[in-house]
Amino acid sequence: MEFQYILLAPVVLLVGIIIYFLKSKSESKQNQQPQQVISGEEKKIQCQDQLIPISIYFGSQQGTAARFAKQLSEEGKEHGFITTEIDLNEVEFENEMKKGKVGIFCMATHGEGDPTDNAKKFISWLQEPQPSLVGFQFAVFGLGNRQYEHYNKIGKLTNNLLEGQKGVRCYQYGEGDANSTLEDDFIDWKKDLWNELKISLKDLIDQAKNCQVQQEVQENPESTNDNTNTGSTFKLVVSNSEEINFDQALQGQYDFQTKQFLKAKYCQVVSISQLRQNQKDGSTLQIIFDTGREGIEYKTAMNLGVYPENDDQQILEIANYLGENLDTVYSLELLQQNNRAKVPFPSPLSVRKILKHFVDFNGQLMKNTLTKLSKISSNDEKLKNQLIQLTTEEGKAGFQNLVDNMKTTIYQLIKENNIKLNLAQFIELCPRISPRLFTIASSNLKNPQHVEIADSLLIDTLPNGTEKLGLCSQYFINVQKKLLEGECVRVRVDFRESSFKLPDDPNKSIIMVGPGTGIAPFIGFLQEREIFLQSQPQRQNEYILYFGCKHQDGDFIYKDQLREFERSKTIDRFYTAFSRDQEQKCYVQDLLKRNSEELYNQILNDKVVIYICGSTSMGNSVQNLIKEILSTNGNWTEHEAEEKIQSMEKQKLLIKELW
Ligand SMILES: Cc1cc2nc3c(=O)[nH]c(=O)nc-3n(C[C@H](O)[C@H](O)[C@H](O)COP(=O)(O)O)c2cc1C
Repeated sequence: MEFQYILLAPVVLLVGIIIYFLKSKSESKQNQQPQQVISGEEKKIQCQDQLIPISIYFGSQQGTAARFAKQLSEEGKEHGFITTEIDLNEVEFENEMKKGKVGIFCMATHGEGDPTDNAKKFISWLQEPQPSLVGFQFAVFGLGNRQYEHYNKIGKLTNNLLEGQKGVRCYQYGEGDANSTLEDDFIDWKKDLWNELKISLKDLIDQAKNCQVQQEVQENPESTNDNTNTGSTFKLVVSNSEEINFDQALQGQYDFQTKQFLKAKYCQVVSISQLRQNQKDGSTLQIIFDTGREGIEYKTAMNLGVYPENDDQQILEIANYLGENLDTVYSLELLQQNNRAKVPFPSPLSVRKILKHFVDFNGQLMKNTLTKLSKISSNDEKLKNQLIQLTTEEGKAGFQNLVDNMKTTIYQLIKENNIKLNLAQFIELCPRISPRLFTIASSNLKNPQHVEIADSLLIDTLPNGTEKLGLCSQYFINVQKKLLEGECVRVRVDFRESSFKLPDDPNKSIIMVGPGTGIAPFIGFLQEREIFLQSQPQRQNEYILYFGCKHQDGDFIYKDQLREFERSKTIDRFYTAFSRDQEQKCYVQDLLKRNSEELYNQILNDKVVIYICGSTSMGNSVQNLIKEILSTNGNWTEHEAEEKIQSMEKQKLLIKELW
């Protein structure tokens, strides 16, 4: 008997091992491929709890909110959701935002507490009663900047309106401050997002268990899942075709900024010249564009978006690093079939143009970029850990040093660490180039053919003493060199509405407060008044200008033009503050304070429109001064003064454009 058992033991052991092996193999297979969509009988096994669609909507002006939405979309897929990032301008709200649907909103605030251009329609729609929103599940993250009076107004408004319309919040509201901690605030907010969604969306998930969603996925390739978060969602295939013409490329589905770029137009540059008397404290360029040639119409004090190009020398260096030839023309092919997938550039396109127009490799480093890079460099354990460490709490100081002091760019980080990646990965890693916004410094009445802007060059000094120019500053300097060499240069631009408009009532006086490049819109206003006074010399109102800079013989931009306006009485009163020309510093606020009694009476009787243009800190000081004047000269309480300011803003008697 004992002998028989001894004989059976190895057989039992062998069978056990085989069963264990088969079982663990099948389990690990399931773990590896949880969301693959297949047909027939197997479909039931594939039903995953989280497999429900989530739309990630964004309201973005310069691309940050669009970038955050993309990041959420990538992460959502890793967590098994079917996520798509969507420009709010491309949405049929009633169809998409209703019971049974889930939306996450990344909402930036612009102007003075205004929605971004692509979210304007949505916010208006949301302010009307919308029965479809009952039961719609939502979460909101707001992007703002604490320096602005209406901090994150649109994020908060979106959250409150969706709730007020009986939407169901499925994750807490969050917001971030672009003045300091925006990305950290975002990381903090989304820490528990996906796990909490799996709980709060349980009802929808239970419905999905019936595999209905699964069928939708199969029938509708739009929702096809894509797990490619570290590498590329597209591939580049060498093409023998001609490069695409940008003007014919508008039809495709593009990344947010690429779409803006393609809608913009090329405009020839007439001249670039220096506006300062000397460049000891910096440089301000006057750039004049020929709009007449392109048949473009604009209005005084509108905003001009400029799409800067990367530097040719740097493009060549990067192409070499990536092992690419600048003249190679590529077609872009999506790796997954997804009707809503966005592409970063129109194709076929040469490496030169891809790198020149669509890849912001000098952009500010973000923690998300480091996380992605760590995945790409997974073969180098040491580097991978270093990169990850920089994204953690312990690595905070190191990360700040890299970004704030060293101004390390994405390309520098890649090169210094000898990280190997291909062109497609590089494109996916870098953000798109955002337009730089300027207030137009010319009047369409005076010169409908030309548009003028003033650009104060952005120059960072690195710890080793070298100076580093911002992308747009470098671009304009390159354009200036080309013009001097006799080249014809065209720059891609678009025109945007601004809040600066002259009052309809010709009897209303205006006070213009515009130190530094904040003077730009007032040059246009004054050109317009000059024309008006020629036909109607009888004055019904006053134009009062407050300008400030450091030195009257250094950075007094538009000096001759402004003195001429003063001489011709186009400006009735012109107050100047040269902060460093005397021992005691003096700013526009100090000049306004000296005239506080007059200002109080003008405000009290709603006799003036006050325009403030320039830095947020200057704008806030001027606004605080107005409150102070109301309290001191009229004994208003703080609350009353605050209410008066709000009512002035509503009635467009106080208009600000701050940056
Ligand atoms: C011209 C301008 C106006 C802005 N106005 C506000 C504002 O009123 N309130 C606020 O909280 N943030 C304001 N911001 C900050 C933006 O909301 C913040 O920078 C955000 O990250 C931009 O996102 P985007 O790149 O997607 O447009 C303003 C930024 C700019 C450039």
